[in-house]
Amino acid sequence: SHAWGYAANNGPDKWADSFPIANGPRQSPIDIVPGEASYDAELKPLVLKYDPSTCLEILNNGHSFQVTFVDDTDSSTLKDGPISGTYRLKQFHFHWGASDDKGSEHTVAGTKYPAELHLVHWNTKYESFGKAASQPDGLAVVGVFLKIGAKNASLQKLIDAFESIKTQGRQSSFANFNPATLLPGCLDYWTYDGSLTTPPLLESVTWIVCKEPISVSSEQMGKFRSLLFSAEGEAESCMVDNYRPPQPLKGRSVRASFK
Ligand SMILES: CCN[C@H]1CN(CCOC)S(=O)(=O)c2sc(S(N)(=O)=O)cc21
Ligand SMILES: [Zn+2]
Repeated sequence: SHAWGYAANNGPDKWADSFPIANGPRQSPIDIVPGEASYDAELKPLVLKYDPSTCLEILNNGHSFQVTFVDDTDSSTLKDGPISGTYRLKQFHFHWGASDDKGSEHTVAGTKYPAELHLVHWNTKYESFGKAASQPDGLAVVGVFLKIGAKNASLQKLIDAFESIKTQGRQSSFANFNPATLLPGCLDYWTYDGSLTTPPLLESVTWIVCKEPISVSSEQMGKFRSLLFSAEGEAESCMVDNYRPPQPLKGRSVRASFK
């Protein structure tokens, strides 16, 4: 069977063929309806502590581009918020559209943003990322929307590395990048129990979606779209529309950390 992707023949509507959990009870992303989210005064502020020296490399995995981190110590962690314990940063990546009117995975009252950042963390109560990824409380992903506006100097550092990872499978060393520079000023968030938004679609993610977007210029979005899904030597296929649409809520509640 051909590998999964975002095209008509292997995209989100076909994933259930190989990954039946695609129709499970806690799938992601979802449409977040602010008026239906319930404010929970017991939710704590997010505590994100990132160490730029744990930044390892930037790579094109054929689905997105990803920056991976050394995760053998508690140097870069997420604590508090809706979670208990310590979760370590493993990687961050993005999802985006072919045009500025779509691209995010979560939507807000039906509004699509041009892109969405995912910072992936794993629960250190499990011995490894791989073990954690299959546990209901194994992962915590912080989602940040990108909105068209001023050029973003922090995103530009990622974009400047794109020519070395244009095609699937390419990676290059990428040091001393501080992911905290990608966070919005206000860390108000919505949270709900969900899943990976790509195969294997594991239902192991506590989603933490920031209300405030960060800025990206339209020109910078154009550079995201210059990456390729395809490998060197293959027919070129632009890396765009690598987002899964919102999935049924199936009775889940979405909590807000803010009034
Ligand atoms: C392209 C493959 N993407 C996945 C790869 N990993 C899963 C590894 O399964 C054991 S992962 O845990 O790094 C994540 S997080 C994530 S999302 N969009 O929900 O934040 C997708 C993936
Ligand atoms: Zn993602």
